[in-house]
Amino acid sequence: MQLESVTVRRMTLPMLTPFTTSFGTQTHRDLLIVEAHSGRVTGYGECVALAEPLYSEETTSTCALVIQDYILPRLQGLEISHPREVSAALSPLKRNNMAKAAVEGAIWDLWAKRENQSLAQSFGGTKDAVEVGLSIGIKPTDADLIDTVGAAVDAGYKRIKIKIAPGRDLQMMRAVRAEFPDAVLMADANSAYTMADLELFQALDELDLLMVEQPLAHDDIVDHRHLQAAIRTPVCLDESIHSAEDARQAIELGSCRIINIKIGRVGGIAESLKIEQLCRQHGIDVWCGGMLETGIGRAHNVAIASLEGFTLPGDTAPSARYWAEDIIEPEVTMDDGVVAVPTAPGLGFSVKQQLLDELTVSSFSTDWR
Ligand SMILES: O=C(O)CCC(=O)C1=CC=C[C@@H](O)[C@@H]1C(=O)O
Ligand SMILES: [Mg+2]
Repeated sequence: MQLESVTVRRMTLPMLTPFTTSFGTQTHRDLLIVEAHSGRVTGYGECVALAEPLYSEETTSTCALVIQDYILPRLQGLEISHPREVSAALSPLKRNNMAKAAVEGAIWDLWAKRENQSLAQSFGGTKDAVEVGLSIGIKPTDADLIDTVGAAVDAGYKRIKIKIAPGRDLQMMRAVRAEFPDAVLMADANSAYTMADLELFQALDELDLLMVEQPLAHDDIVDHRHLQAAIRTPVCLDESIHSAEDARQAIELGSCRIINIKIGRVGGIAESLKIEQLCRQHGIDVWCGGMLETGIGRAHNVAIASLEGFTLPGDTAPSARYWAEDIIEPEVTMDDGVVAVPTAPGLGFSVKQQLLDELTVSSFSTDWR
């Protein structure tokens, strides 16, 4: 197939509740939706970069520029027999993974729809449903956090992820564990610590956490090796892993026992599949991380989480966790802690085109017909 046109929409959605991590607070998502058209079929992808370069070096603005000026020109006229070919075509472009992933994801959805396959089927997903975890931002007080964890446990989430930061860590986690002795808990530090905090992580060992996510620098693999060797709690890498090669090095060094795959962070579905296979071969647990996506990105995440190697609950919370109204229908919903994997072609959800139009702040299109 050849792409006939691509539309990139920039939109801003207010989040239902602010989301605070060790590097800042999100109250809105300023994001891009990519529509890839061929014949009468449209595929959708979502660019998960934040508005500011706080999680990685990419931002919504840099992704818009890279997609328009560098990615799309390389796809004009390209005969695509399988969406795996897109990442190869874009490989000369260094990094800019979230920009690449947004376009590759739209093409993968387009191809699956034309093949009359669900997105999950198109890359070998086998699960009918995926287990859902909840990611809770840093709350003003421990009491607020305990209330939020209690509501999450009552709602049936299979795993509760709690953001930590210097000053809001050991005592806070001890209070949560005391209140919820049997809950599956994990901590996400978003790179807020260094090896000087080793004693803190050794103390966290007493809390029987499922993992501690990205404790050290966002671009580190070596120090994580030394930390993992010194603590019982499994280290999970998020920001440090940008490719299958990063994953190989982290596994070879013993820098982690768990990897959080985010399709956008690693450059797309094809790279995600490589990492999932590598982790499966080396006994590394994997789960699908979230980037506060709309239903389009969420649908991609649910599909990738249906792969066998995704062994732990992912950040694939229902639409209603983040949005007053999602841009897909039906919305992503959770039942007894799981989200069903759609079997309809492509994403398996319809996109609310009128709402998309209303929310679009700016857009650009290429027409190659
Ligand atoms: O999307 C979700 O449900 C979880 C989002 C989440 O935890 C994160 C989103 C974006 C950056 C980080 O703050 C954080 C993460 O590190 O996973
Ligand atoms: Mg994380």
